[in-house]
Amino acid sequence: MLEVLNHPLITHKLTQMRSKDTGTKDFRENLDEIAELMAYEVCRDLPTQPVDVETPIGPCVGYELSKEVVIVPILRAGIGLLDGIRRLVPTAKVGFIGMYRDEKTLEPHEYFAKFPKDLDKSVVMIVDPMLATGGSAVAAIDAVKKRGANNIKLVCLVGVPEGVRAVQKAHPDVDIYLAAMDEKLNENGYIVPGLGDAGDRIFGTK
Ligand SMILES: O=P(O)(O)OC[C@H]1O[C@H](OP(=O)(O)OP(=O)(O)O)[C@H](O)[C@@H]1O
Ligand SMILES: O=c1cc[nH]c(=O)[nH]1
Ligand SMILES: [Mg+2]
Repeated sequence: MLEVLNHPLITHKLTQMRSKDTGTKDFRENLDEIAELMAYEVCRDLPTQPVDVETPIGPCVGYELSKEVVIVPILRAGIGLLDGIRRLVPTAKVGFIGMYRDEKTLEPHEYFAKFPKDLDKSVVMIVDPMLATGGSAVAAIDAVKKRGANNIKLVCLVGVPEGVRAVQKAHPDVDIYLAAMDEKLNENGYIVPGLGDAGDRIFGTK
C-alpha cells in the first residue's frame, strides 16, 4: 500500500521547507507540524478493541488502541518527525536506528540500534523525511523484521518512484506513506526537486 497524502496544509508547510531561504528554525518547525498532520492519517487504521466504560450517565462500549505503537526514527533526520507523531500517540514507545548513506556508493551503513521489547506485538512506524534510493529504509525495515516486527509502516516526507519501488520489492508487506512524491534522483542521489539534505537542514550542520 502506498499513500501520497497531498494535503493542502502539508503541501503548504512542505513548500516552505523546500525553499533554500528557509533557515533551521522554520525548517524544523514545519517538519514537526507536518509530522503531526501525517500521524493523524497514518494512524487511521490502527487496531482497536472494545472496552466497557461507565459514563456519568450510564454504561457504554468504547474502543481503545489494542496494539502498542513503536516509532523508529532513522537517525539523524528521522528525529525531526518524532515529537510531532508522539503528540498524537503519547503512549508510543521509541526505538532508534542510526544509518548514514555513503556519499559515493549511496549504500546505507548502520551505526546504532536500540529497540523496545515486543516488536512482534506492535505496530512499528519507521520514520525518515527522505526516501531516495530506498536503501536506508529497506535496511531499517530489515533490522526491525530481524527483531520480530510484522506490522510495519514507513512514514516519509518526500519520496521518489525509485525509492518506493525498492521498498515495495524488498518488503511488499510494508505500508508506505508520503507527504509528496517528487520526480527523480539526481546524479548524487539527491531528490529532485526535494529539499536538499534533510539532516543538515534540521541540525544546521552545513
Ligand atoms: O533512500 P536513501 O538513498 O537511503 O537516502 C535517504 C537517507 O539519506 C538521508 O540520511 P543521511 O545518510 O544523509 O544521514 P543523516 O540523517 O544523518 O543526515 C535521509 O535522512 C535518509 O535516511
Ligand atoms: O534528497 C535527499 C536524499 C537523501 N537524503 C537527503 O537528506 N536528501
Ligand atoms: Mg543527511
